[in-house]
Order: sequence, then structure tokens, then C-alpha cells
Amino acid sequence: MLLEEIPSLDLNEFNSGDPVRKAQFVQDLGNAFNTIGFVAVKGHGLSDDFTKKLYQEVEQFFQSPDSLKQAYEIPGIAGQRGYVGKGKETAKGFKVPDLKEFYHVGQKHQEDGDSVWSEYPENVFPKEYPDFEAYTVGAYQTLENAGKMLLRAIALYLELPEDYFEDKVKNGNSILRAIHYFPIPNPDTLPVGAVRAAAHGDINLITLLMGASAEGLEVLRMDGKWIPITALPDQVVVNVGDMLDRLTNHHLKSTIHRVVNPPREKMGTSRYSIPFFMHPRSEMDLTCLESCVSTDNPKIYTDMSAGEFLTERLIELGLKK
Ligand SMILES: O=C(O)CCC(=O)C(=O)O
Ligand SMILES: [Fe+2]
Repeated sequence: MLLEEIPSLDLNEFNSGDPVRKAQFVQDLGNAFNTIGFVAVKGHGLSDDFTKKLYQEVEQFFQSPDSLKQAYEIPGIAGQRGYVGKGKETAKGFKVPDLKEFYHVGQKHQEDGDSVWSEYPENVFPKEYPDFEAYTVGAYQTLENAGKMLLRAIALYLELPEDYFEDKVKNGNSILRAIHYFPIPNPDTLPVGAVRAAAHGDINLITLLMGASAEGLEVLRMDGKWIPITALPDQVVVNVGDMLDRLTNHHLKSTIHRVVNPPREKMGTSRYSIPFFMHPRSEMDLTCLESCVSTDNPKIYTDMSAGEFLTERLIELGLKK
């Protein structure tokens, strides 16, 4: 079945306490991830007011002079925390960097004795904008919770125990990425093929994207047609990443997507979006689940841990040497 738009779901159905509604959510989510790979989800826990303030913080930061932003660019950590400047990330397989700059916030370190903390760089926050930390960390935690619920639904769809992903994503290596697609005052100066975000699949397990209500995001349908995404302001767009695709032997599909440049008369405007890339701990084994492999459906990926796969991809993106 080829869809003209991505399905819409409400996470409150999964948490309704009604087994029939919960099971329906699981089937709807699984069917979407098995076909187009994307859904729009409401009931994620972020209020309109919070989201508005978060975007204000993010816009203020990106509207600052480059010298202020560059003070939060940290060498030696493959752009995994803080500011990553213009021209630094090139989608896998492309030669021209994306027309974007972004800011990464990771897991907030805790004093719980978990050995994982030594693997993650500490967060940095712009001291010029004292509320930036509270809003980005708040969004991180809310989206991480929503992501955990979605992974419970995915586990049930895959006929695994509902808590299958729980220990794998505990203190996981997820990243909140606030993106600014900057204005291009003179489009004639752009290198050939330069776009806001070239076609790519996400690396992680699942992505929860805030801000797809602004035009530009498109997903590649199985028949090769690009479908524009039109999410409502109260929805986050959720998609399968390459790690979940690998784990399920492409039963759940990491769908290629891109952000196209606006029409010429709008090239002088900014676009903002905030994806949350839900990663497991680096030791998670991404070997295909046995239930997803059969003689008709042979295994298509080599065995790898999440950490090994992430390293491979950061090198391909030009973020890691
Ligand atoms: O900005 C968007 O709407 C999508 C961003 C995206 O796909 C990504 O950063 O992986
Ligand atoms: Fe993406």
C-alpha cells in the first residue's frame, strides 16, 4: 500500500489502560514502520508553551554572532556535544556539506555509578543564554520518555517482551540536535547540489522530530516518489533509524529523507527543527533478531554493536577522523 501522507497516531492510546486501544496503537505503529517508516505522533508530553520557549532559546543562540557560537565548538569529540558550525556535516555518499549549523545536547551525567558516563562527553551550554540548558535538557528528557514508550510498542509489535529495549536504552547515547538552516541571501553563490539536508537515513534506533511543521522535509516512498511531510504543530514526527532497521533485518524500515531548499524568494529565511536521535548504549548488539531472518528473508547485515556502527557513520559524515 502506498500512502500519500504519513499516518497520525496518539501516544495516549498506548497508555490508555485499555488493552484493545493499546494493541491497535502497536499494530498501527508497526504497520507504518514496516511500510513508509514514518508516523506523526501526538501525546508526546511537550506542551505548546514549552515548545515555543525552547524554540525562542534556540533561535536566540543561532542569531548570535559566529564568534559567540564558535566558543561552544569543542574539538576532538566528533561534534557530539555543543555547537557544530556551517559546512561541517556532509550526508553519507555526498560531496557538498549540508546548509545547516546545529547544537548537540546529550545525556545529563548522573552520580549512579553507571560506567557509561566515562564514554560520554559532558554537555556544554551557552552562558549568554541562561535558560538554554533548562529548555534543551527538558525537551531531551520528555522526548526520551516518549521514545521509551514507542520502543515498548515496537517491542510488542516484534513479539518481544514489552521491556526488551529498556536496559538497552537506559542512560543511552541519545542526542538532541537543535538545527538552524541558515538564510542564503545570494543563492547564485551556492555550490552545485548544496541543500539544507541531503538525502539520508538516520543512524539511531528511532528519531523524534519536533518542528516538521515547517515545510521542507520530504520522505522517499518505496516507489521512488518524494512525499512532503506535513505534521501539525502538536505532533512530533517519528521514524525508524538504521540501527532498528539492522536489528529487524529491514522489517522495520529506515526511510531515506531530506530537507529541500525553499523556493528562491524564501531563500533569505531561516528554518529551525529539533530532532531527538534515540540511541542505545554503545554495547547494544545490533545482530538481526532471529525472528526477522528466514530462508525467504536472509540476513542482510553484518553483526555489529551500536558503538561500532556509530563510529563508522560519524567517519562517513565527516565528523570523526
Ligand atoms: O530538519 C528536519 O526536518 C529533518 C532533520 C533530519 O532529518 C536530521 O537531522 O536527521
Ligand atoms: Fe534525518
